Amino acid sequence: MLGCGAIGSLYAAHLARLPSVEVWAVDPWREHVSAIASGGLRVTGQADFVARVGARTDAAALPPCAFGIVATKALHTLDAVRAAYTALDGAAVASVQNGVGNEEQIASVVPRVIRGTIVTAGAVTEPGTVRYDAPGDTWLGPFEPAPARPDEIALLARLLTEAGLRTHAVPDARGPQWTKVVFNAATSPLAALTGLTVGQVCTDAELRREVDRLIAEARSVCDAAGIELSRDPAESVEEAIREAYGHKPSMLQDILAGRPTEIDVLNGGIAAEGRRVGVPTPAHDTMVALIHAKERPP
Ligand SMILES: NC(=O)C1=CN([C@@H]2O[C@H](COP(=O)(O)OP(=O)(O)OC[C@H]3O[C@@H](n4cnc5c(N)ncnc54)[C@H](OP(=O)(O)O)[C@@H]3O)[C@@H](O)[C@H]2O)C=CC1
Ligand SMILES: CC(C)(CO)C(=O)C(=O)O
Repeated sequence: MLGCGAIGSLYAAHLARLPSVEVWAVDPWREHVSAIASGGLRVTGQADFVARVGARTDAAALPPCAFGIVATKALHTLDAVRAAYTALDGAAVASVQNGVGNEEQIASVVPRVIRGTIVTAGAVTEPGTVRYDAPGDTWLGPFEPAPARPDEIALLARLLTEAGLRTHAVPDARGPQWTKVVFNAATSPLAALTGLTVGQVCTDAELRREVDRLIAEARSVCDAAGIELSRDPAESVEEAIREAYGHKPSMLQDILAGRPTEIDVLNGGIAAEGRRVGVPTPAHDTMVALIHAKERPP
């Protein structure tokens, strides 16, 4: 597991419960890694258990692995995979990150890549502990230019499902990925700007108009680009209200922690695709500008 923050911790802890799977995680946060090494990785919230995970701050200390799962923020994808190259030499490597472009970066280092999308939500609450905010499906499929083998994708999907994280192996994972990108781009910046949870953003009448405007604009881009969404993003909004009302989106977690956000691979990714196909994206451009301003220290 490359990156053992909210999502890396949730996926590492679940997988480590399987007797047939040995899980190693790498993360630069020393206190978190020490807490995992000494007391295990604790999951609270939607589940309650402690898992044994091998944790390291140095990727060079990882043993050779059959799979890699990248769960850093997009900004750190390339560094994380490069540093773990020796361990991942023979591995199929999956991204479970938000946004576009992570798989391309992974494929610049390793030959077999899995395009992954997750709806699971969580947050690290203290070193060694992750709060599981909302369950959600995971989709895994080949990254077309440098695909992992179908049997590898099926095995990882089966292991995650057995571990309690329902996962679908699909022949084409672009639809689920873009559906999630549209949903994130329509909700996460509004949460990051207002400090509201995803459920609060989606149920506030004025903000919901902005959510709908961002979805409509993104859909125009997808239509022009020939990107087929796997479902109506409005359904994702309803699901988030039901399943993840109190969750602070990872973009809000970044703003609260003073970290850069993934705005450039979410709204910025939609805007870039819009430019490519000649569809203007003023609402997404505004979100990019506002979040960049918010990222800058006052
Ligand atoms: N949180 C959530 O509920 C959800 C998140 N996602 C997506 O999942 C991905 C991970 O998000 P999340 O878990 O929230 O992020 P976090 O910030 O909680 O965790 C990312 C971790 O990666 C670490 N890291 C940074 N650089 C490296 C590196 N070179 N090697 C290894 N680890 C590194 C970070 O350390 P440091 O902080 O020191 O940089 C941090 O601990 C993102 O793409 C996000 O959008 C998707 C669905 C839901
Ligand atoms: C869980 C979810 C969908 C919430 O917006 C997310 O992707 C995030 O936190 O970044």
